[in-house]
Amino acid sequence: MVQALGQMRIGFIGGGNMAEALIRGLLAAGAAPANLLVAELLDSRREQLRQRYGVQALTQSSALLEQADIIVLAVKPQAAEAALAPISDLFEPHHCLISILAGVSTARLEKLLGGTPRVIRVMPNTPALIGAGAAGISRGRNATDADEQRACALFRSVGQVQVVKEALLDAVTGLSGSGPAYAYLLIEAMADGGVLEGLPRDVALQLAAQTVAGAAQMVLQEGEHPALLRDRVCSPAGTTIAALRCLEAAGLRSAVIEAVACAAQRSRELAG
Ligand SMILES: NC(=O)C1=CN([C@@H]2O[C@H](COP(=O)(O)OP(=O)(O)OC[C@H]3O[C@@H](n4cnc5c(N)ncnc54)[C@H](O)[C@@H]3O)[C@@H](O)[C@H]2O)C=CC1
Ligand SMILES: O=C(O)[C@@H]1CCC=N1
Repeated sequence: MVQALGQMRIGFIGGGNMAEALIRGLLAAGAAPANLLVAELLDSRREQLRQRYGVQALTQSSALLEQADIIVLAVKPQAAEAALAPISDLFEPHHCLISILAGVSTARLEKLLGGTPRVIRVMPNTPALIGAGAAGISRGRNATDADEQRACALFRSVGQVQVVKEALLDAVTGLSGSGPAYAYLLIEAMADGGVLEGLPRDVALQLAAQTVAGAAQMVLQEGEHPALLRDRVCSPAGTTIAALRCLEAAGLRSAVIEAVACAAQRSRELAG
């Protein structure tokens, strides 16, 4: 049986933006602050995490391994080697490493840890902070079915999870890992358009964000193809089809496809 979230003790190595999003999401989903530990290099960051969330914030990652079975690696890909060096000798068969690093393969992580460590790779995204995350998951060669189920349960508590082949995690990174930034750009640009047409900035921003959120909910809840939903907004000779003509002429669709591909390529480069 998969451990309930409330019983999991989870140690984060690296307490930056994505770790904080996960910590907030997990706490909101029912994790106890005492069961969440973070090893973070920066004093100021440790203090913030302690004060904001009541989690244990430590200087040494080695201390995490005494208290937690699940270790979430949340440093930048370039810092993976330095972050794993102090724990490789302490990593025991009951530990499972969940890496959220873009690009870095399970094979590389296994090699850095040495032996036959249980490793899972996850590519989450920051909306996990409000329980609206989207994550791709893939397991390394020594991880068990139970490890995968536990990782899925963990990330399902803060959003949606898709299990994919490891080779596809770069694609997940380009799409949903980096994707919130594309959506924020769209919201900002739509709000700018509203301001250009005379709306107050705050009203424009609310309308833009709610429109993107509502449109996304329609795709998720109605299960209908976005093209069909889009057609329903387009009245003949109306405003929307005039706007879509502008977006197509400006190459929005191609630009977004290219953006996902560029991010996936960057993820492959980060493999090291
Ligand atoms: N920010 C995002 O939206 C997402 C990030 N990721 C992945 O998450 C990882 C972290 O990204 P961010 O949170 O954005 O970066 P960040 O720079 O905000 O956080 C990294 C943190 O790790 C700390 N750190 C570095 N080396 C350490 C060590 N040896 N021991 C303890 N702490 C250490 C740093 O002081 C920093 O606070 C990256 O590998 C990234 O690919 C994955 C999905 C989404
Ligand atoms: O920008 C990055 O490299 C990370 C990985 C996915 C989202 N943020």
